[in-house]
Amino acid sequence: MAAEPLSQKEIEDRLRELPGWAFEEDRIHRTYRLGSHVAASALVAHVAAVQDELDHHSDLTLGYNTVRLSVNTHSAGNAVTEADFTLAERVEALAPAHGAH
Ligand SMILES: C[C@H](O)[C@H](O)[C@H]1CNC2=NC(N)=NC(=O)C2=N1
Repeated sequence: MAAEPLSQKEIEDRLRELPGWAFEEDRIHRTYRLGSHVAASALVAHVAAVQDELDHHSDLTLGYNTVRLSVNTHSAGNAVTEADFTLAERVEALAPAHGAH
C-alpha cells in the first residue's frame, strides 16, 4: 500500500492534537524528558517494540534523561504520512506510564 504524503494543512491540523510534537524539515518530532537515564532507556525499548509492531520506525535518540523521536515515511519519498501520526499517537499513549513529559 503506497502511503500518501499529507498536505501542510493536514499536518498542521493533526499536530494541534499532539502537543509537544512539531513539524520541521519534512519530519515530525518530539523530545520527551524523563526522571533518569534508566527510565529514558526503558521508554526507548517500549517505543522500539511498538515500532516493530507497526513496521514503522522513527529515528530514536537516547540522551541522559531524554528520548527524541523524529519520523517521516521513507516509502512516501520521506514525506509525513498517516503512519507517522499513528506512531506518534501510540507513543503519546504509552509515554506517561514511563514518567515522560
Ligand atoms: C520493509 C519494511 O516494511 C519497510 O522498510 C518499512 C520499515 N519501517 C519504516 N519506517 C519508516 N519511517 N518509513 C518506512 O517507509 C518504513 N518502511
